[in-house]
Amino acid sequence: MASKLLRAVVLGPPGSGKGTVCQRIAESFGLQHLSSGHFLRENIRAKSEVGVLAKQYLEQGLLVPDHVITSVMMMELEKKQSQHWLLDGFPRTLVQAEALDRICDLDLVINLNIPFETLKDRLSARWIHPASGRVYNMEFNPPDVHGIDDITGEPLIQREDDKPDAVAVRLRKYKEAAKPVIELYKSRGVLHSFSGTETNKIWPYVYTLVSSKVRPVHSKEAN
Ligand SMILES: Nc1nc2c(ncn2[C@@H]2O[C@H](COP(=O)(O)OP(=O)(O)O)[C@@H](O)[C@H]2O)c(=O)[nH]1
Ligand SMILES: Nc1ncnc2c1ncn2[C@@H]1O[C@H](COP(=O)(O)OP(=O)(O)O)[C@@H](O)[C@H]1O
Repeated sequence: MASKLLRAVVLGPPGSGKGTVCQRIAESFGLQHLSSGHFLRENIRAKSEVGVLAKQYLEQGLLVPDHVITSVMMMELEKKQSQHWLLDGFPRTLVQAEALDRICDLDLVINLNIPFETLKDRLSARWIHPASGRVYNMEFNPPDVHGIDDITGEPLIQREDDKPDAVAVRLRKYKEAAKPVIELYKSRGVLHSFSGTETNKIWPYVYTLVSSKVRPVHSKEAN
């Protein structure tokens, strides 16, 4: 078992289950889950300079400029230098992948391949707790009480960019931006792709793959 710190990325279109899979990996292997979308939404809530700039892009389902998200992520990664980490939603373009290259060598890239129709259905049923980034789905993992976060009791919201018009733009944009990133990681031999319509069926394969790199926190596989 390698003792070096794990540097991993999860790629996939909106709704492919990146957040869900990252959450499970983080819990099972005790590593840091860093979501670019969550950092941006936190900045928007806090009305920070980055947040004010990013808001218009998120609302329209567009990618925020590379230099903006790259500087946000580099700052977060600097704080986590001594921990295993897993990136969710970054890099999304070749320029971002090149920026990441300058600070680390990736050990593992997990690519989630989920059919378009499945993505649309999942996103229309996604609800989030904005403060924590906890994600629910009215069919897959509903909250105990409709519209309420299980942990804090606070209200859940639907993301503006999960509305059908923004979803269509996001899915289209994802394909063109992600293609060269996927090709880059494939050519390096670090890309592992998983296809299917159910996270629970993909998860055991992802778990086995990550186990080959980091020791699980618990001895038994978490579901
Ligand atoms: N029906 C269904 N929903 C899922 C499945 N996996 C994840 N979800 C839900 O689909 C939505 C998108 O998943 P998420 O992890 O947020 O995807 P991301 O946009 O790639 O980070 C969320 O509401 C999840 O709870 C699944 O296998 N089936
Ligand atoms: N790496 C990134 N580059 C550019 N924009 C980003 C990046 N990560 C997140 N965003 C912005 O935040 C939005 C939400 O991202 P995210 O939470 O990862 O959602 P999803 O996984 O559903 O696409 C994106 O549509 C985009 O506007």
